[in-house]
Amino acid sequence: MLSAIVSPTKWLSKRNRVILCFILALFRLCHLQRKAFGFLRRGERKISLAMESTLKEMRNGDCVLDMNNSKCVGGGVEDIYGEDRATEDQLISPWSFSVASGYSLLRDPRFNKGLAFTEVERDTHYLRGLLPPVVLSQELQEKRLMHNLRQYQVPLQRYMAMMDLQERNERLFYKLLIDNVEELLPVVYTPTVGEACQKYGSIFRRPQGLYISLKEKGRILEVLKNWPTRHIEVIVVTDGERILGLGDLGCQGMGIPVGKLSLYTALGGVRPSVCLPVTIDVGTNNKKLLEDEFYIGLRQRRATGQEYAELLDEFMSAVKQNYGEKVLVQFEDFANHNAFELLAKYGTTHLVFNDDIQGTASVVLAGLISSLTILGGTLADHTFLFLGAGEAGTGIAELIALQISKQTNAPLEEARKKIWLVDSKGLIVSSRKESLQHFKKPWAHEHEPVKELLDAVKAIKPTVLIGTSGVGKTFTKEVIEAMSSFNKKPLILALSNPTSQSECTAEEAYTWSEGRAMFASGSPFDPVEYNGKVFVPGQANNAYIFPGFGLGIIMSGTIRVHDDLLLAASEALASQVTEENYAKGLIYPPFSNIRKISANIAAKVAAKAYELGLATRLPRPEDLVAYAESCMYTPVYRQYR
Ligand SMILES: O=C([O-])CC(=O)C(=O)O
Ligand SMILES: [Mg+2]
Repeated sequence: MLSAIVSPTKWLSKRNRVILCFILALFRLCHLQRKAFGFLRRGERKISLAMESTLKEMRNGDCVLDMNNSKCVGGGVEDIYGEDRATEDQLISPWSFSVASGYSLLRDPRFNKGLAFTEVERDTHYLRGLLPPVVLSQELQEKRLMHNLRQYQVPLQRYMAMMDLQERNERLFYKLLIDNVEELLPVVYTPTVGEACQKYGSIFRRPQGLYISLKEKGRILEVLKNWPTRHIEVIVVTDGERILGLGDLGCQGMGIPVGKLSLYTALGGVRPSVCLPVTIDVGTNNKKLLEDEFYIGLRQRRATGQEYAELLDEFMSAVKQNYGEKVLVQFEDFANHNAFELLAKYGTTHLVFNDDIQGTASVVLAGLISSLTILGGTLADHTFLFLGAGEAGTGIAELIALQISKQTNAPLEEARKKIWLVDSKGLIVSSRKESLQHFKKPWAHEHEPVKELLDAVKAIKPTVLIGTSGVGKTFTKEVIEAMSSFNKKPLILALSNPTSQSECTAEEAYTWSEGRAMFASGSPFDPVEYNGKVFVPGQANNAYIFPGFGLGIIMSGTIRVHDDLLLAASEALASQVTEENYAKGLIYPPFSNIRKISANIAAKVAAKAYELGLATRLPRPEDLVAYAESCMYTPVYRQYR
């Protein structure tokens, strides 16, 4: 009798045993959850229950699923977890995901709405008394902040105010950036971000992004797990060795991945929660920083060779292990020698993209394609001269050559002959071949040696002059005058960043060419009045490309970057320049329309990826533009239950 009671097999039918096991499993699950939330306060537990009850309205895959019309939407009614809901393994790992309420909710930038919390939310989420009585709309908050921002005369103060906002109220930050993109791009991006990196130690408040230094060698996977979100789709990583045209800024280069990723979100609609800025700190050779008492990085000279390679290798492996195959890793502002090597090394095993080589190339090619509408002829009819033969210069040159060779069916070597490069030692010519770095060798054409840019301009007679040297003031009056002497409309692209490193200013280009130059630059310039006519300079910055390019890759589940995807992005961008833009002298569409532009770029990139068999997200959406738009993050506040 006793044994019948203690042995369930005796008194439970098979069916009831299954039910019992199920109930026990349920208890176990609840227990684990309670454990994970055990340290939370009453309100926080309540929110997690609210989350469970609204699960059906939550994200499906990458988007928030709107049950009424079954399409992806951003915003809408959400629980407090919103898009960053923890996965089961996070709940039980030592890196537990916690939910904010009350005081901590106001201090979590991902969920904070400040004075816009409604009366109901203030009650439900324990905010009573923690806020003054007024309830403001997001629009009014935006108006107030823009007003405050405009009071600052110093650009760096505006940058700091924007970073504070990003760290305080993420959705409001993106609302400001999206609605005022032309005004705020120069604040969170070039040129101000350059100055911010130079002074990053002095202005440091809250850490942004993930710092991986030599101290973390052997523990990088662990470091990745310290980041609060597990699901990452884009990483922008720098080692700080060539920040814009400002050189080695070491660990303080972090401003760049942070800035680039805020553009991924604002311009390309990639959700902020899936973006991860990373700075790899292997030291710096910048003497001034090493002696700066406020420097935030490792105080040592740069590690090179095997030590450097091993750290990068550990990082790339850890990224794949933690986030899977489909995370896009964007290399940014590495020095030439590492930039080319990393792209070649990881290009076949990882989803990698070098913004300075490939993104800049794609944006410049777009500008060249669009300028043909005014200049006439085909790309092959033009002659190109570069000042600067690093990652940007040779990257652009190679993509132009690829496009010419596709259009003319000529071999790539033949197409390259239309393109000439000048580096610090003069024109790259065949007699220099032996001593050239490998990425310069394809450009060593037959020509007698020429030392100076001006002489190279006179000898080659280019129709297009492109500056990628990172050295400012190098397109002198004589150079622009020479370009104007044999071209009716010389195309001048001064691409180096920030503004201080620009090869010439917009005003110089228009004035010295007597109003005939077509001009675009990497950093923004204001419109210029010359001889009673207003010229609007375009901004040939990779910010036109990488946000839409990345969105296209992510939404199609593309597994490798291919040159044809870059060409597709260039054509998509060029096709969006309107008659009205041309009339103002623009060869790029204005940034004010960038989200639409990015959606179109994303669609064309994804279409090409499907065509090449690189896209894994199936079935292929029929209308890729509509799909891209439906996936884009919008920063309107969500209502919390
Ligand atoms: O960040 C920018 O403005 C463009 C860029 O990639 C660079 O100059 O390195
Ligand atoms: Mg860059």
